[in-house]
Amino acid sequence: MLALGKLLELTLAGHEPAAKIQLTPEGARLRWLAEGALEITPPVASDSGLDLLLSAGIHGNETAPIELLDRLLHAIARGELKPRARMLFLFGNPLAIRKGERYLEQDINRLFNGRHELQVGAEAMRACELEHLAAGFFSKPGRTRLHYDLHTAIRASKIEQFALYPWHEGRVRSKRELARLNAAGIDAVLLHNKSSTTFSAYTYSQLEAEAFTLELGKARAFGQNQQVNLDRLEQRLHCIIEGSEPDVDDAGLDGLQLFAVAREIIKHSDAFQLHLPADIENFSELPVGYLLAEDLSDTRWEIEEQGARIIFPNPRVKNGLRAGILIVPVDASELG
Ligand SMILES: O=C(O)CCC(=O)N[C@@H](CCC(=O)O)C(=O)O
Ligand SMILES: [Zn+2]
Repeated sequence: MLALGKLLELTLAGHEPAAKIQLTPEGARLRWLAEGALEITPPVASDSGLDLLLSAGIHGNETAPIELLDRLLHAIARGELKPRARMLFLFGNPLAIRKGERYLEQDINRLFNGRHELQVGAEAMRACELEHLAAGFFSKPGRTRLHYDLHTAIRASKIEQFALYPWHEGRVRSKRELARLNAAGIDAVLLHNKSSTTFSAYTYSQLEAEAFTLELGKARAFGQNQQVNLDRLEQRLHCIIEGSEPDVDDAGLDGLQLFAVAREIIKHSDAFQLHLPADIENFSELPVGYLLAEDLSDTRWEIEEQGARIIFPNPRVKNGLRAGILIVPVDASELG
């Protein structure tokens, strides 16, 4: 196997490879760009015209997606998977991955879309570097741009595998991309309704990629991801990479559940209290009238929306950050 296929090993060890460029026997070029960053260029004659960015480890303890990218890279470096797409593999937060932590000082997924410029520290610098790597990768005109930022969630979920679709003024949601996700085993998509500071929001709004955060199960340590079944996503990625994907069309949305953000719950102070059981699952329904949270100055978050559900409830985030999202079901007409 080509040594650059061992990007995860290099990243875990903090090693810079001596040889930065290697070729597979079929002529695909692997190029190490920076820590945790590898570009793959297919031979010109077989290039499908797709630029595919796959990132994982933006949160360092979310290891199942890191293992998935590692398997894909090994397959490419062994010549078993023959890329026809240009690709960029990124392991987002190497420092946190090495420690098995979500982040060290700052959550990188709150530092994109330029927010890193207002911060100091290693994670702000890494967010800046990731933006540059993604911008360089998606700079070629006339190509199709797709970014999947792969995550796992802190808690269990009533819907195990779901996607979050960023928002940008004037952009129309792609039904074809939703059908593709459906075919990849994603059961639900949450439509954001404002800009944000996540990696997928950056590539969607600034780099004109189709971009999604994918939540693929519950976060566990390396080697303990047997319960996270990534088979359908992995098969679909093989097809996308090899340019052999069965047709997906707008009609393929059957069974895909859609939700929209109703409200983001922001923690303003140390007095913030979230009134939910510690083991509540993502997508749990909350009845109208339920007192969800309280904060300073008599701030009360009471459920007003019919069919509201909670995702990512987390009272331990830093003040000023999102401590949960209230979502409501919507139908496909909301896609525009
Ligand atoms: O499980 C949790 O509480 C958080 C899971 C997580 O990291 N989710 C992403 C979602 C990003 C998005 O909104 O696209 C995050 O919060 O960064
Ligand atoms: Zn995450």
